[in-house]
Amino acid sequence: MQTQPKASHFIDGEYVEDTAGTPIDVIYPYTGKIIASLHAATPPIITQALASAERAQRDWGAMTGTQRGRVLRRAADIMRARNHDLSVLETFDTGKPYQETSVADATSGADALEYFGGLAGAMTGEHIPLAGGDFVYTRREPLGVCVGIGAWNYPTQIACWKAAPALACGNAMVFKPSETTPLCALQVAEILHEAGAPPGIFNVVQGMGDVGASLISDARVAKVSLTGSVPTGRKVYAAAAENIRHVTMELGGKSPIVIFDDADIDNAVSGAILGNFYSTGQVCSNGTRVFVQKGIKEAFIARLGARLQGVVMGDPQDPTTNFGPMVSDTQRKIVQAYIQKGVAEGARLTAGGNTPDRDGFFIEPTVFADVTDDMTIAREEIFGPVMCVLDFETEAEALARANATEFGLAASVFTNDLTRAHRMAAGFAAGTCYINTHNLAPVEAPFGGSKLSGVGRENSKLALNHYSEMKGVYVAMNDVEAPF
Ligand SMILES: NC(=O)c1ccc[n+]([C@@H]2O[C@H](COP(=O)([O-])OP(=O)(O)OC[C@H]3O[C@@H](n4cnc5c(N)ncnc54)[C@H](O)[C@@H]3O)[C@@H](O)[C@H]2O)c1
Ligand SMILES: O=CCc1c[nH]cn1
Repeated sequence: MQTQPKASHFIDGEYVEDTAGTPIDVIYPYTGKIIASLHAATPPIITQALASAERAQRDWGAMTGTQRGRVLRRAADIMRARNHDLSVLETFDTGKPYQETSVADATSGADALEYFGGLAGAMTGEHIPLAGGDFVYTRREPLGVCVGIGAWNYPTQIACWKAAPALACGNAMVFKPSETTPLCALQVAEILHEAGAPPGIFNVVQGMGDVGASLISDARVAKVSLTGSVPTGRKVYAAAAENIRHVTMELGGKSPIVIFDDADIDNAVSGAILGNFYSTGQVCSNGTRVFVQKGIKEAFIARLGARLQGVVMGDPQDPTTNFGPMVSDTQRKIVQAYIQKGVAEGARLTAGGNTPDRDGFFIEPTVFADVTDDMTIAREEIFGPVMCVLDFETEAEALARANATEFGLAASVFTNDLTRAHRMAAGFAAGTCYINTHNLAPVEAPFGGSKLSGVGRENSKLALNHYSEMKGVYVAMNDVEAPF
């Protein structure tokens, strides 16, 4: 496959290059080799992208929701028809196995385009009757130019989860992918353009944090939606506050999975595998603190160990591979340091922990048992394939310890006790909760975090509130009464 794009940026319906920008090499995590070379956006590129978005938004925002929705639904169809090629590219961009990318990345992007395309024509205001026949009506209006900034773990999904609701509401978006995975968002832009989105409605510019920072501080920008780490979230939120801009923050996590002794243990093990090793552990909502009720702890660890025999680590483009390399050597080094810390702080390594002696940024799926709440690996987001198993005795204890974190992205409970399941879900201090599963993110359901994990929600009808604002129009049906 040709992995070198025609140019670095996509602006106003076409590829644009400015070789004066800082070079960005795209590394295939399986080989460590360069597969594409791009350039970060220069100030003229950033200006061009924002000016084009501002121009395009005026007409796009004036179209009916039904007209906009038609474009998004066409884009969804194109994305599904190209799923194979998009998945191969996503695998080159991220190193995630094709077995995953072919079912969870472009497909999830297409779901978002289809879902918000369907909702676009159904967005309405309200009629509010008042005394004396006066009334107020409300208009749901777009915000204007929105900036989307992406992380590297789900490049296609992140671009679509932001673009679809933004465009459905009548906004334009300038999207900056992560510098680590810059390829897939360009395909999203091409597809939207091909589906009939007017030039400028979805522009992609490449670059590092400084490009993101320049975009946010521009006076033309009405909103920023970031997917990234908490430290970046703090900076982006502060920059947006300077001009009182709207924000959505999809940030990091250290989510709990709580497994009671009455749970179906095989389902619980599957949930813990999904919540720790899918995408080589590089999922924001991962349940990396696995609280297992004392009586079943050793049985759980033994079952987990047996299931880890099914790991097929290898060429991520091979459809039989189910565990790929990490996205970069930098990320792998971060994870290795956490593994060393886990050992040093006294956690019991029951699986993995090693770096295979082979090309690519591989690291073994790793399980620590006997982890305590105060250990570094139980407190900090690792963002790699490292599971911490902790034990507990009572429901109250499990809930209190699950919530004792500054993060609040996701949480799940495994139990066959119906009332306990709902009590736990109500008690979790997290934005996205699960009963007897973990990590699913269908477009119909809200996704997002509490506490340091974020602000706002992506997906579901709620996302529309974050890309539009309601205008109230008071209509007087009587003479105006004035005091003099
Ligand atoms: N909550 C979610 O939905 C979600 C989803 C995926 C990933 N994440 C989080 O993302 C993190 C991993 O991704 P990452 O390493 O790419 O995150 P990161 O914070 O390093 O970078 C995210 C993006 O922000 C940009 N950026 C960096 N500094 C900036 C600045 N000052 N102004 C504007 N933009 C700036 C980067 O270039 C990149 O595009 C993890 O913490 C993970 O939990 C969250
Ligand atoms: O990485 C975070 C978003 C997500 C969760 N599950 C699938 N995608």
